[in-house]
Amino acid sequence: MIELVQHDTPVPSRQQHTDGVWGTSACTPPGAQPRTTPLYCPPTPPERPELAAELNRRVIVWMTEMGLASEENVAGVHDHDPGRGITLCHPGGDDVERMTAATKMIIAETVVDDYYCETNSRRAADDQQIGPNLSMAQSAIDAPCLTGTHQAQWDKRRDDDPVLRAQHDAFNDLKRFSTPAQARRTTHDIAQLYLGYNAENGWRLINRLPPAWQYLANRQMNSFRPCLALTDMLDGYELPPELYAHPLVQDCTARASLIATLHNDLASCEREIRGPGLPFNLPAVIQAEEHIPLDEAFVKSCEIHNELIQEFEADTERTTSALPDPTVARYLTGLWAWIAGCRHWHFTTARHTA
Ligand SMILES: CC(C)=CCC/C(C)=C(\C)COP(=O)(O)OP(=O)(O)O
Ligand SMILES: [Mg+2]
Repeated sequence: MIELVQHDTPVPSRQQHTDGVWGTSACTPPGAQPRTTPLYCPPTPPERPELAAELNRRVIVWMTEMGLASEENVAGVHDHDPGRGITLCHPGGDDVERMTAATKMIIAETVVDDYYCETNSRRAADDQQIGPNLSMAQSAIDAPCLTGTHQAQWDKRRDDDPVLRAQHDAFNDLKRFSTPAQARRTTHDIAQLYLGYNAENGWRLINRLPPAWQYLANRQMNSFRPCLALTDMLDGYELPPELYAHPLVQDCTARASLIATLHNDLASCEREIRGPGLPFNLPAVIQAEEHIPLDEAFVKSCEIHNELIQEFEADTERTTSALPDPTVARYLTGLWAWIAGCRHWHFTTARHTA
C-alpha cells in the first residue's frame, strides 16, 4: 500500500480581466493569503543536487555536439532542470550512464515539441510542417529500410537537422541499456506521443480547445509515458515483455503517465495561459468548457488528479494481486516513484515558477 500525503498546492489567482490587463483576480482580495487546494501524491523524494547537476552538465555537452546548445536552449535546460527531474523520479537510480541516457531523451522529446509543435520563436507562425516533421522525428528512432540511394538521402536529411539528429543519437544511447523489447516500448510510446502532439496542432489550427474528456484522452498519449516506461531499464532489470504487455500493467502505465503529466498541466497553466497561442492544459480546458474562473477550474483539475490517483491505487493493488511476479510490483513501485518525483519537480522548477 503506497502512502499518499496531502500536498497543499497554490491555486492560481491571476486571470485576465476583460480589458486584457493581468492582475489579482476578484477571487483573491489584495493582501489575502493565496488559496491552496490538496493534491494527493506519495511523499516528496530526496534531492540529490550533485547528481542532478552532473546530468545537466552532461546533456548540455551533448546538446553542443547536436547543435542545440543555443543560449536560449541552455538557459532552458537550467530552468527545466531535467537532471533534477530524473533524480527525483528515479530515487533509487545510481547508474549515471543510464540516467544520462534518460535525461537526453527528455531533452530530445522536449525539443521536438519546442521546434516542431509549440507556438514560439523557434517555429514560423505559418508553419504547416508538423505532420511531415513528426514523421521524420519518428523515422529518426525507427529507421526506414530504403534503397541505398534513398537511405543516404534520409541519413543526410537526419544528420543535417539538429532536432532529428538529437532523436537519433539519444535513442541510440538509450538502446545501449535496453533490451530489444524495452527499446520497442520506447519507439511505440514516442509514436503515441507524436499523435498527441498532432492532435494539439489540430485544435490549434481551428483555435478551439477540446472538451475535458477528449483533452485527457489525448494527454494520456501526449504524456511522460516514454519516461515512466524506462523505470525498469534505469534500475537495470526488465519487466518481461509478456508482463509489460498485460492489460493490467498497460492500464497502470497509462494512468500513471496521465497523472504525472497533469502535474505539468497544473504547474505550467498560468505561464501557458499568459503565453502566446492556445493554452493546452486541463485548467484552461475546464475554464473554457465550463465558463468558470481559472481558480475554480484549477481546483476541479486537482480533484480530477486526486480521483485518478485513487483509481491508480486500485489499479496497482488489482495488478499485484493478479500478477504476483515480484518484477511487476517492482515496476509499479517505479511508476509511483515517477509520480512522486514528477509532482515535486514541476512545482519547484524555474520553467514553471518564473
Ligand atoms: C519529456 C516528454 C516525454 C514530454 C512529453 C509530453 C510533454 C511535451 C510535456 C509533458 C510537456 O508539456 P507541455 O507541452 O505543457 O510543456 P511545458 O513543459 O508545460 O512547457
Ligand atoms: Mg505544460
